[in-house]
Amino acid sequence: PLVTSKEMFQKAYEGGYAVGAFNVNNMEIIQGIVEAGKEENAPLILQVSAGARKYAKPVYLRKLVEAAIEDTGLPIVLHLDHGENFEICKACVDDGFTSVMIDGSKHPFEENIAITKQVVEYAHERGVVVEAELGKLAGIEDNVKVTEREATFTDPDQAVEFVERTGVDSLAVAIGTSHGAYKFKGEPKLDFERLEKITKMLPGFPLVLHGASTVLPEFVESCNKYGGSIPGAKGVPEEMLKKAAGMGVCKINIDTDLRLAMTASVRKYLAENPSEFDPRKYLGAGRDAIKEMVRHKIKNVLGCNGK
Ligand SMILES: O=C(COP(=O)(O)O)N(O)CCCOP(=O)(O)O
Ligand SMILES: [Zn+2]
Repeated sequence: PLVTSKEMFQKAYEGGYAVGAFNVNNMEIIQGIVEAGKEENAPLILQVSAGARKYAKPVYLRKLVEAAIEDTGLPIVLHLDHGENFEICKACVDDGFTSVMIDGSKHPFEENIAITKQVVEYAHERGVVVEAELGKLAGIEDNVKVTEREATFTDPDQAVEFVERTGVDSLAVAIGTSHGAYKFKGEPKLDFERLEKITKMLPGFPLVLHGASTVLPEFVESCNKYGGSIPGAKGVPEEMLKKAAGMGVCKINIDTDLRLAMTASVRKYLAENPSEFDPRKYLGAGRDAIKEMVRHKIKNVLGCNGK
C-alpha cells in the first residue's frame, strides 16, 4: 500500500538504521528499485523531483508507482523531492503523494519557516507528512573557506526553533554532503559533531541526508571504460553513511549511485553487443543494475532489510 514515512522513521530511529529514498524517473528504474525492496523485504521511499515530473509527466509516475504497489504489495512512500514552492507541494498532496519536501533552504530563516508552515498545514490536514531543509548543501567548490561552509551548514539551535515553529515531520540537514558525483575535492568529510549536537537537541526527531551517494569507484571506472568521461568523481564513503544512520538519520537520499549503475550497465551492454538494437535488452540490463545497486545499499548501508 501507499504509506507515509511516519512509522517507518520511528522504527528506523529506534532500530538505528535508515530507509532508502530512491529517485525515480522511468519504468525500469522503478521496477529495479521495487524488485530489490521485495527481495530484501525492505521499506521503500520512491521520490520524484521536479525534473522527474517534467521528464515523465506526473500521471505516468503516479500510475507506475501504483502498479508497483499492486504488483508487490510492498509498503511504499511516494515522496516529492525538493518541492520549490507551496504550489508544487499542494499539487502532489492533491495527487495522492504520501510525503512532500518543501525546500526553503535558499530563503532566509524566517521565510523558510513561513513557507514550511504553510505546507505543513495543508499536508497534515490531508494525512501527508512533510520534510523541510535547513542549511545549504555544500556547493561543488570544495575550497570554499571554512567560515563560509560553517555559514551554510545546519545550525543546531536554529534547527530546534525551526522544528518547534513549523511542526515539520523530518528535517534535511547540511553537514557536508552535496548533490551529484563531485562531492569532495579533498578527503570526504562530514561534520559528525554537528550531527550529534542536532540529534541531542532533537531526540527522536527524524533527520534526512541529501547528497548521500557514494559514487562507487567500480561504476565510475566502468562508465569510463565504455566511453564515458566522469573524471574525479567522489562521494560519501559507505562507512560514514552507516554511522549517520545510527545517529538519527532515518532517510538517506540516493540518486547518483543509481544513475552510475544504470549508465555503466547500458554502456557496457551496447559496447559488448554492437549488433543489438532492441531497447528491452539494454534497458533491461540497466534495470538489473539498478536492482543490484539497491540491494547492495539496503543490505550494506541502510540496514533496513527485513524491517
Ligand atoms: O539528495 C539527492 C540525491 O543525492 P545524490 O546525488 O548524492 O544521489 N536528491 O535529492 C536527488 C536530487 C535529484 O534532482 P534532479 O532529479 O533534479 O536531478
Ligand atoms: Zn536532495
